[in-house]
Formats: sequence, structure tokens, C-alpha cells
Amino acid sequence: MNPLRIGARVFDGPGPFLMGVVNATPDSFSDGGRFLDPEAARAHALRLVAEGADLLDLGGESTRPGAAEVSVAEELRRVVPVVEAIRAAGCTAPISVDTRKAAVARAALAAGADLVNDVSALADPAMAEVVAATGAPVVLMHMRGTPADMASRAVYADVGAEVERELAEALARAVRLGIPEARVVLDPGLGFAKRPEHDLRLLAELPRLRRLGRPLLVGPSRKSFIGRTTGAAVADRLPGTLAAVTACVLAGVELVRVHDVAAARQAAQVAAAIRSASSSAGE
Ligand SMILES: Nc1nc2ncc(COP(=O)(O)OP(=O)(O)O)nc2c(=O)[nH]1
Repeated sequence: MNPLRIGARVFDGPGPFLMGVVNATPDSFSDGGRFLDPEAARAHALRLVAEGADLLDLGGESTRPGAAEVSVAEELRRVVPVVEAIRAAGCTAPISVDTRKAAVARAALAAGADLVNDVSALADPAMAEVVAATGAPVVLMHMRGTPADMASRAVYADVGAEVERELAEALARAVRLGIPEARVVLDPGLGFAKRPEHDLRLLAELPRLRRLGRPLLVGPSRKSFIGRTTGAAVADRLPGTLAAVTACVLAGVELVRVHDVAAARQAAQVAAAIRSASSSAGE
């Protein structure tokens, strides 16, 4: 990966780098309510870093299908104290703020976050200005519509080609809005306006998305394509998640977003060793 500075850390090389999920929400699809309390969220964040998370992804609003939007005030209340608490604990791991709202991104960055993870890819007209002005890197994730209506938008003739094209359009738009391409990470948005068969196809076509020339972030953890493939309930999807993490690593994905960092770390290390062996086998 071309060097990508996120906070004090420069992410360089093939990765994978693990993004540990901290959901400060009452209703996230897999762990809603566990980390709504700021102290619980702080403790969880520190635990994920101890387990090997290279960076954290902190969110205050569930984006599961059908989720209602959270107010700016409520999302600020959920997120900013946790950023402050993580930093007050002396943790210097880069923090991504998972938000669609410019006001939340601005406040989280001011409190010590380092990256904006925008699942709406700059839908908030003020977001580009926040990202451009702060110099923060930004994740542009592919989605159609909003969490409230995206399920109805999951219609594709060729999901790989369409996601590639729409991510290219999102990248070009970000550059037009003043965000240097070098600070953009792209994400296919598994589960966002996608049916399980679309997610599986996107995981199979990750090398295609690498043609976009930007680091990729992929978030397969515990998602419904695993349940549809295996019948496993949300709480029982770690083995399937690790299979998807392995597919991401073998495809050269640089950043993988997971809830279960310790297990994903081991899977990612073995997958990276296999990828390295296969490339050296070609020499
Ligand atoms: N960039 C990016 N951000 C994301 N944010 C949330 C979720 C959904 O997972 P989770 O946060 O656990 O659920 P919820 O949205 O219900 O809080 N997935 C992604 C993803 O795949 N990519």
C-alpha cells in the first residue's frame, strides 16, 4: 500500500491492518448495547488494541438495514466522550470515527480521532470541507440510499462492475471537493444495499476493486452473507468471518474491519504468510 498516514502512524506495506470495531450504540446489529456506556466503550477499545488492533473504528449510530437516523446531539454524546477517554488512558492507536455527519466528524477529530469513516461517502454537504480542512484521511464506502431504504436498492446487473464504477465516481467527487486522492480509502460496503450473493461476488472480485488504485477497507465481520451461507446466527459467525478475512488478505486488502480482533489477527497472519509464499513461489 502506498504509505497512508492515519494519526501518528504511517500504514505502509501490504498489510493487513486490523480495524477493531467499537459500537457506542444501543442497537448495533451484533453487539448493540454492550458499549453504549462510555466506560465500557473505553475498556473495549483498550482491549481491542491489546489484542492487536492496528486502529479503532468508533461509531455512535447503527447503520444496519432499516436503522433510524440518530440526532447529531445524541451521536456527539455517544462518541466524543469515548474518544476523549481513550486518549486520556494514554492510548495512541489511530481512531476512526464511523459517522455520516460532518458535525460529529469535526468534533471527534478535535477530540483526538484521526480518520473519518463515512459509510455515505460524503453525503453530508459539509463533510468534504471538514475532511479537507483537517487533513484527515477518509474512508468512502459504497452504499446506495440510506440504511433506512438501502435494502430496496440492492439491484445490480453486475455488482462488481457497478460498485467499481460508483466507487471511482465517489473518489473523483471527493477530489473535486478538495480531498487529495492520497488521503482516500475505498470500501465496497458489504451488506449496504447488497444482498448476500452480492457480498460473496464482491469478495470474489476484490482484485478488481484494487484497480481503483486506493487502499481498500473491507468489513465482513458477522454479516448476513455469512448467515445466509451457513445458517449461523449472528453470535456464531466467527468462523465464517475468519474465512472472509482470509479471502480479503489473500486478495491484498490492506484494512479489514472486525469485531473479534484476536481471532482475526491469527487468521490474517496465516493468510498473509500464504500470500507471501505464493508470491515467492512465482519467483
Ligand atoms: N467502512 C465501513 N464502515 C462500516 N460501518 C458499520 C458496519 C456495520 O457493522 P457494525 O458497525 O458492527 O453494525 P452497526 O452498523 O449495526 O453498528 N460496516 C461497515 C463496513 O463494512 N465498512
